[in-house]
Amino acid sequence: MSQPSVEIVDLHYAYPDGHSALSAVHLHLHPGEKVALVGPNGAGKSTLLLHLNGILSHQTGELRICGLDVNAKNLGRVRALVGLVFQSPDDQLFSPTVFDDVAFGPIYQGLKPAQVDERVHAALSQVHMEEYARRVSHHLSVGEKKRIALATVLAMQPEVLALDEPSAGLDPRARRTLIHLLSEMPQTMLVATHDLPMVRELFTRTVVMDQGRVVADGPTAQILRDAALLEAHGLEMP
Ligand SMILES: Nc1ncnc2c1ncn2[C@@H]1O[C@H](COP(=O)(O)OP(=O)(O)OP(=O)(O)O)[C@@H](O)[C@H]1O
Repeated sequence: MSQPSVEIVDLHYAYPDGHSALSAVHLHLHPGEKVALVGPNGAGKSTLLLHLNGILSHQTGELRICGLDVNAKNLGRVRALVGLVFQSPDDQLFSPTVFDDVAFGPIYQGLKPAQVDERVHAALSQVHMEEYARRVSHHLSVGEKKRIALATVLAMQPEVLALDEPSAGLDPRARRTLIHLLSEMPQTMLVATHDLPMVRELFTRTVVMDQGRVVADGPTAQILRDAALLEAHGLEMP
């Protein structure tokens, strides 16, 4: 079998105040796999995603992206491999215009201006926002900002997408557009979400977390059918 895109072995993490947020997390994602990460508030989903590109560093355990250890030495290469989209797009957009926000990563990667242009246009077209290039990022609506935030990471051409609640706050049409967009993307994906209908539609595999641990990992259809499991971990289908 090919090398996993994401390989997490016995990962533990406590925040600086001592709060333990991840305990003995094991997770392997194969290339191209789309996996949903669900669980109640405070389960540790965002904390886990923040580890994938080294924003947070695990205290014990192993974490590899495409075979590369996530550590200080490899941080630049890891960040080129993993596109992390934060829960709040305001944490991702900080440039005067949409173009500048999406160009930031490719410029940082050292690409020439013509290549940067190409990357920006390709990423904006992927999220159907080509005509927004000259708009002011912080004037956009939440749904528009979320699509631009996704474009900022797509412009880096990552192997792995780590998305934190991508459908939260979107109107029905924007949510549907997003689901379609994600279904078309070839990248390996780990997506934290409370949107179980989206999970059912988009992901063949679902991981359930609670209190910093993975409590279930299996085919989505099986997990969403398990009423006792859903009830025990504060999950419910609308
Ligand atoms: N900076 C921090 N310092 C201390 N504890 C933190 C910090 N950030 C998060 N936590 C705690 O870590 C635990 C996991 O939080 P995390 O944000 O990863 O959960 P989550 O599953 O993403 O929740 P949600 O569904 O509400 O987004 C929670 O108990 C939270 O209070």
